[in-house]
Amino acid sequence: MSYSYQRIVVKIGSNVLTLFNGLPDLERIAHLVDQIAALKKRGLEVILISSGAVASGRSMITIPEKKDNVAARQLLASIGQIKLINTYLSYFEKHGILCSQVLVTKEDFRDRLHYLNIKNCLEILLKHRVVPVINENDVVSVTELMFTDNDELAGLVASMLEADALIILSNVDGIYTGDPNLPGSVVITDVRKGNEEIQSGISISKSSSGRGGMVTKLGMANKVASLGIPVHIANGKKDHILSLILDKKIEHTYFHPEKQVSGKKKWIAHAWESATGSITINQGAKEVLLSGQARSLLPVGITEVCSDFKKGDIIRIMDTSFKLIGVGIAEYGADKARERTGIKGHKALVHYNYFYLVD
Ligand SMILES: Nc1ncnc2c1ncn2[C@@H]1O[C@H](COP(=O)(O)OP(=O)(O)O)[C@@H](O)[C@H]1O
Ligand SMILES: N[C@@H](CCC(=O)OP(=O)(O)O)C(=O)O
Repeated sequence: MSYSYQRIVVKIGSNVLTLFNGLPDLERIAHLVDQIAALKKRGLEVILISSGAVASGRSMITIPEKKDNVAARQLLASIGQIKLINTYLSYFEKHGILCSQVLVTKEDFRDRLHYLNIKNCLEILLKHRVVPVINENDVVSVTELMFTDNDELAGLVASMLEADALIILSNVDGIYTGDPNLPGSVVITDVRKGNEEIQSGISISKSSSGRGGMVTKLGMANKVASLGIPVHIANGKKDHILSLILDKKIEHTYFHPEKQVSGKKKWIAHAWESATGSITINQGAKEVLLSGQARSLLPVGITEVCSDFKKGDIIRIMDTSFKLIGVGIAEYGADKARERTGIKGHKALVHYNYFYLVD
């Protein structure tokens, strides 16, 4: 039996789209587009996260700078992205499908308003049967504005669009028990919450053109699965990989989804690192939040409002030793929270539905 997904996010890594010599693998790109077109015929909505701008640029110009140099990356991506998107455009056109270019930075996901702007943009594209081709805007994404890599971006988009699944295509068959090049290593096919064994197998190595490596794929996949979205990691170099995954006919790594959470909670899970406000809470409040029960954070449990925030901001919730417990959306601002600190009978500062436990 096949997976009955309606909306999927597919992320394709640089190395899937490039040949050993660094030149774009046009046959592979054409074949991936054919597969996406076939899925659209089956009635699926597909959102594509495509790396490959830097790799494409590298095939067009020779520069003396080191590959991690910021200016070099900007130059290569600026040249390469236009080539990449033109390649997609011409291949999708052959199927009578429109594709679009969406370039984003981490900043576009930080506050709720920007986040909803992007979400609305992607929804309108999907409504008009367009395949969004999303990449990080490497030309303006520098240092702290950068995603760890496109796997992080793919996780964000899958959560934002409440996708039925996220498929990560790399140049390996999935996550292996050890270095994929060593003879004893095998693909881990099923990952469930609390699977510790998987972490130890992952080495820090990555492919020649990749950015984050398998470590970020694992972290992102765990997070996305914890928000209720299944994640597949498979080999994009294999022919017909997308239908083989969907029809359960190929071995790869599958992350089982946990219970679905609300759209707002999905946003908090991805955006909390940019939270500004923070509070500390006492032991009783900490136990309540960690109990797993649907209990909100009342101001009686607050011990200190450490930094300012407004109603609607994401705040960090720490214990009295400043250890982070979780994050949540503030129902009112820091001034009111200070007035109510340690006092009974006031409305919750963070509602249970808008609280996210940080591991
Ligand atoms: N345990 C592991 N299982 C699979 N791949 C691993 C593992 N440890 C390290 N890797 C490396 O991670 C690479 C994939 O990550 P990355 O280079 O970022 O790919 P992509 O460009 O597809 O994002 C593989 O080519 C492999 O060399
Ligand atoms: N945005 C960059 C890709 C960065 C990245 O995450 O690459 P990869 O690890 O191959 O998915 C580009 O288009 O070259």
